[in-house]
Amino acid sequence: MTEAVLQLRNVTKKIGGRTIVDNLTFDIPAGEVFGFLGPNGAGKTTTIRMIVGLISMTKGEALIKGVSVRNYFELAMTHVGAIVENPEMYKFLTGYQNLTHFARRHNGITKERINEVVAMLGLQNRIHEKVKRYSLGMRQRLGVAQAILHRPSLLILDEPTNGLDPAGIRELRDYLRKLTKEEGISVIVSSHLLSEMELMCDRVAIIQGGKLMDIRSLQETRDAAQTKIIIEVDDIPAAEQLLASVFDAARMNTIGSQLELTADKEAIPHITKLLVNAEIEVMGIHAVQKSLEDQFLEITGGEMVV
Ligand SMILES: Nc1ncnc2c1ncn2[C@@H]1O[C@H](COP(=O)(O)OP(=O)(O)OP(=O)(O)O)[C@@H](O)[C@H]1O
Repeated sequence: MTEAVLQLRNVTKKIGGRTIVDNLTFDIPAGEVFGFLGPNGAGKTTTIRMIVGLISMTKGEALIKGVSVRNYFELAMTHVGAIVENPEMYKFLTGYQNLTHFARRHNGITKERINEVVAMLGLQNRIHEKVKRYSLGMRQRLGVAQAILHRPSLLILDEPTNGLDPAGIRELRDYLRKLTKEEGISVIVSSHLLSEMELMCDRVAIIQGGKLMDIRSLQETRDAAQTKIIIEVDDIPAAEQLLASVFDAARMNTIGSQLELTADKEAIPHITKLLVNAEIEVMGIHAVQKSLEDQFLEITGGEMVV
């Protein structure tokens, strides 16, 4: 197995006796877009600030490509590109001038590398314009370009979708995908909006009150989304009794004049036949998918902005 790009081990932050980040432990492999998802005040920014060394950890360890942030800070940071606060940018310079300026902070960034990064983020047509004329989405992309000039293994973006419209968010998602593919980079993004994380991430860590509640692969969560079958009949008790002899009663629920059954959509013809044969009149029968939101709300006990 390849070594994780980021390893967090019991990362904890206490401020004034209050635990703000509580024992976070997880790994992020190469090439993954990973989300920190949690309500405002959950501890996302504090965690990111510890990973990039802007604040110290009270306890625990963060390893970037196996290098300890605490013990070998500068070496660990050579593997990181981050936008934690607003990206530092000179509005009266062009995008290109900004990039050449930041390239001087690192050794060995060639003109070819700058051009490569410009193309990767789709900025080539506007790169010689002043940044003050850029849209928020373009500034965001220039910030990402700046952050990856030195070929980091880990890109960290704190709340990158703030202020972006849906088209801007999709654009950002596409560029991040491209970076994971073409540069093999791993990306961490934070957000309090599941709908945005759903667009961008492979996996999300759900953080609440500084604690890791769960880590979910979004694809697996989607695949595992259970189907509920909603049945409307003229005689609920009779239908309940009949279906309980075929389906597990624990998976059945009566809500008002409807019967709810957790089962595959494919069971619908079978259920219909059973009901009709028993002379129970079927007014309606349809399947609904348990949404991602429903599943996440179950994990957080309802406290999640979707
Ligand atoms: N320096 C500090 N002193 C005291 N409390 C702090 C400090 N920094 C953060 N906190 C508190 O820690 C908690 C977590 O804050 P943090 O900014 O990490 O949350 P977040 O998940 O990033 O939320 P948001 O989406 O609002 O930025 C909050 O309750 C915040 O008030």
